[in-house]
Amino acid sequence: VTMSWGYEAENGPQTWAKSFSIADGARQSPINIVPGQATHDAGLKPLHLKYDPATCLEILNNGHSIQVTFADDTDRSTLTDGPVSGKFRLKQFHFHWGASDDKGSEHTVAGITYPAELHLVHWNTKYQSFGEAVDKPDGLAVVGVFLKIGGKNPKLQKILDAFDAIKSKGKQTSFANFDPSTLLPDCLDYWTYEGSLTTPPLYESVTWIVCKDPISVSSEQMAKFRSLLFSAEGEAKCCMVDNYRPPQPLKGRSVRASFK
Ligand SMILES: NCCOCCOCCNC(=O)c1ccc(S(N)(=O)=O)cc1
Ligand SMILES: [Zn+2]
Repeated sequence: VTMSWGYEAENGPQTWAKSFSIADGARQSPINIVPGQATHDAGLKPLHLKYDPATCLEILNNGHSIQVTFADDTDRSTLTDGPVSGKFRLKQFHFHWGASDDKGSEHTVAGITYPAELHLVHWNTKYQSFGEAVDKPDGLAVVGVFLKIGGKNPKLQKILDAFDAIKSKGKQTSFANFDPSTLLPDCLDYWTYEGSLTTPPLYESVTWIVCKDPISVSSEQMAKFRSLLFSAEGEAKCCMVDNYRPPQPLKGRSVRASFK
């Protein structure tokens, strides 16, 4: 039986290059962001994120993360400006997190890890669909937001409250009227660089937009993330934790900062 990729020793990030040779490519993600080596680019525009809660469809456990998916048949939820040209539509958001508060983010900042990282995935409407855009060099734009241990984040609670219905792989449930802009930090200063999907197929199709400021999450809320399962109902239970890829070589890429 062919193995599917995951985050365990036998199918995790260190094994992905066997099936996905681009894993050792020139623009892989995530990376360690070194603020002192980022170039401030005064030409970078502020991010313009416009999200319509009515486009929120459902929340699902896909066996790698939990994902909230959006209707992307219109321009109701979009990303424009920032480092990108054109209009990108929101397709989904998901998270990566650790087994403990000392790890879990994919990007790191001067070697610092966060307990979790939110990814808001958008596709370039110069293409006909997400599926068309997903493997093009300018196909996707992903906004990354770090989660930092602090006070309880009330904006996360609606997502966490849905977890009991999607505990195991393959479960999904309707999820309506959620506004993802409530998950963004007040300040949208960002670093940007050209990278890839951080999970197989690892396509080098992502303009990464990583927010400098984190949002808060409490330790109790992190424990709720860790109660999810990689495994499907009826399979041996396997906690969904450490679903992050470690930083990859920069290979000469430059990282730009939208702020001084
Ligand atoms: N396996 C070949 C067929 O591939 C079809 C397209 O699959 C893409 C599925 N993956 C994604 O959409 C996807 C989207 C975002 C991120 S991430 N973590 O980089 O934000 C990782 C993955
Ligand atoms: Zn991700």
